[in-house]
Amino acid sequence: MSTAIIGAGVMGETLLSGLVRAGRRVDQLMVGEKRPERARELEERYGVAVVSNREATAKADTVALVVKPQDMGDVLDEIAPDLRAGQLLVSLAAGITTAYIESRVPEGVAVVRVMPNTPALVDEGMAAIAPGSHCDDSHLAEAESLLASTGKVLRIPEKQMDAVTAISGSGPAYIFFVVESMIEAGVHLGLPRATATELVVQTLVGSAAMLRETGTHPVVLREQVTSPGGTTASALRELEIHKVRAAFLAAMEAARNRSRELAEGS
Ligand SMILES: NC(=O)C1=CN([C@@H]2O[C@H](COP(=O)(O)OP(=O)(O)OC[C@H]3O[C@@H](n4cnc5c(N)ncnc54)[C@H](OP(=O)(O)O)[C@@H]3O)[C@@H](O)[C@H]2O)C=CC1
Ligand SMILES: O=C(O)[C@@H]1CCC=N1
Repeated sequence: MSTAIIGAGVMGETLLSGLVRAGRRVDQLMVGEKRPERARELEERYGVAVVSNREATAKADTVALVVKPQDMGDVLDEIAPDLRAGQLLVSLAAGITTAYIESRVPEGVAVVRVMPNTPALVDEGMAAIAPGSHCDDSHLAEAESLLASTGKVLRIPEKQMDAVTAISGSGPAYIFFVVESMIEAGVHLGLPRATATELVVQTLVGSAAMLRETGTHPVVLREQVTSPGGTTASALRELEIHKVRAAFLAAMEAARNRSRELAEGS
């Protein structure tokens, strides 16, 4: 099965590199990319053919759209003449609905909406997938296998996609923000930057492994760290005073709302 990736920016290259690592034959992969220097870079790095969007669409069994939501309308108009019924079109764009895509492509093209995230770059991605109206199980399974090469995949109803975008799609950025803040705090407390970075990164990796491997609720894990009258309780009180929990809720509502706006084309 040949796969074309249209839009080889951060997420498109993440998908491409994952497919290559997973052992997909490079002669079964194509990239649609309009900038010549970027095309050369991808050809050199992966040995993959970089062709026009129309050629990629005409030749591939599966087309993955990884352009910005704002560019989606133009790209769909460009490739629509080359799409055919039964072909699989996978969109990784935030906000863009399967109904919108289906309204711009020939009848019978199977559309799957995906929300991936960047940890796919290290095969620890979290992707959610939702079928459009012309999808059968084989289409969904093919989309699942594309994403499974770089991490976990969850099948969800499309109505959950904006919330998923806010949680796991944008999620790595919130975690990096917390890490960055903790490193700065360490430096403020007098630690060398390299020491602070090593402490924070390993603390994050260890905490994530505990969550995954023990399956214990995060509240219980937090309570285990919080000795009565100790340091952690003092720190957590400050986080509550500064309304960090409320800030996370507001942030993720804003991301969910932005995903809905992108669907409206703004
Ligand atoms: N980054 C992330 O963490 C995630 C991103 N996504 C989704 O992935 C999509 C891409 O995001 P991201 O990778 O961050 O953005 P980028 O800007 O890095 O990538 C978009 C790419 O699309 C290219 N492009 C634009 N127009 C065309 C066209 N007509 N034909 C071919 N290529 C084109 C751009 O090229 P040029 O630069 O030359 O314009 C660029 O390389 C978005 O829809 C986003 O919602 C989803 C989940 C996570
Ligand atoms: O910020 C964005 O819009 C994209 C979608 C999810 C993560 N990055």
